[in-house]
Amino acid sequence: MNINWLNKLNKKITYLLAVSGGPDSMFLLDNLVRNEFKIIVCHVNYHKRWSSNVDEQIVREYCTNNKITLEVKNIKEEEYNKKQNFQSQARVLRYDFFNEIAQKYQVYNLVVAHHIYDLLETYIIQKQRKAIVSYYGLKFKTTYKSLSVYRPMLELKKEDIIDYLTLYHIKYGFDETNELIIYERNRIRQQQINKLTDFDINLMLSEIKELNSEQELLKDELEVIYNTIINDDVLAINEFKKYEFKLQQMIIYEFLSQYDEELVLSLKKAKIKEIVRVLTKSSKPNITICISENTWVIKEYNFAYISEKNEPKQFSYKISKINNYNFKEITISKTEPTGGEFQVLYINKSDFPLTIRTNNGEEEIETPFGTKKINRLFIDNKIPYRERLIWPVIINSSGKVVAIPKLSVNKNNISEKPNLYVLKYYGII
Ligand SMILES: Nc1ncnc2c1ncn2[C@@H]1O[C@H](COP(=O)(O)OP(=O)(O)OP(=O)(O)O)[C@@H](O)[C@H]1O
Repeated sequence: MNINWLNKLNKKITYLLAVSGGPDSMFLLDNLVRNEFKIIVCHVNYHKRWSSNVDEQIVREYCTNNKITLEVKNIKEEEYNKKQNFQSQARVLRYDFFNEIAQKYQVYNLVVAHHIYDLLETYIIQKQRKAIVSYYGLKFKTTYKSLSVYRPMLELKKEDIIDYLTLYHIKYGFDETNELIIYERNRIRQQQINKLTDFDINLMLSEIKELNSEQELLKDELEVIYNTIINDDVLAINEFKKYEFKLQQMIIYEFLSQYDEELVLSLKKAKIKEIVRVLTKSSKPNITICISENTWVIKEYNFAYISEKNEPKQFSYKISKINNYNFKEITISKTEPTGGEFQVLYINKSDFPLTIRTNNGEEEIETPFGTKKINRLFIDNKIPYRERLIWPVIINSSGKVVAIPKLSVNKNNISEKPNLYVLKYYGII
């Protein structure tokens, strides 16, 4: 067995040890004790299996015999949400407890007992789920809130662990639920991992290594270019198009993560690919891509951004008369919601009362070049989608759109104040 794994830890510092009482963590515990590491043991009793108390007893006995500090957390029935997956809840409860203990002792390094089969299982699951991953397999060091989490046993095989426990007569618990194939991990363990030969394992490990180093290179590259592509939460498509597909996927992954890290973890790779394809291939000027119940990626001409699907704020003002409508130019001041000011020309007396309200996208207006859909005018004038949703129109007494504010955007694709935009009406001009 590879005994160098212990060199990955430092004898000078104190570690919290996550010990379930199962073979892997009892192996970890015994090795650290024998080699005189400074440790504090943490155990969580989920009270979910008939053997839960037996496991706790095994950990207690070991710690008492070896004079090791032990912290135990008992999880009560009401702390579980029945509707959610038990294993992921158990994980959060466990890590939050470790985090509490870290604060109590001011010891922020935690060691867990994952071994090589855990790493391979994780990799197989990542492939099967077609999930987006920033690292394949398991990492030696990760963080959780204020904790640094170490996995020194990632090169060890289960058989070696069991041989050791047998040799030294170390008691360990048996998790009967490991035999249940209702859990994805157990199924993979039984149907795939247990059948792997050394050759298969090595092959898989080099595959993982290769994927991770590829990923690292991309990450380095990404760091350099990210700010040239994404500025103020807006992605510049022309810049984005310059890079190869894999890097584009990482850019999108990062772009979405900056917006909502949890959201991005729930996405499938196919979604990221779809976003890249739409941004680089589609010639349509405006497209929305749904990424969750409430979130969109919106492509507008040469830029893209992420937006909540919230309904835009609707508004409507009635103007029953304007004193001096004989003027060729009438100013209607308004402050909401775009903060602009209309200057409406050539509105007849009979047009009153006027209504200023948000457009519904379907309306038409008469222009010197014939009747046009307002949506078409927006598109022709490159008005960003998020602006369009609140762009006002002026409606006359018979429900016709008689004016819309100026349609133009500045070089940063921000719409200018909706000032003076007049469309010919009634043929007065
Ligand atoms: N009840 C527990 N009490 C203390 N530590 C535990 C407990 N269950 C698991 N651990 C720790 O977590 C390690 C991994 O356990 P397991 O494979 O069941 O969890 P996982 O959810 O796959 O991993 P992780 O929680 O680290 O992502 C164990 O080897 C042990 O170090």
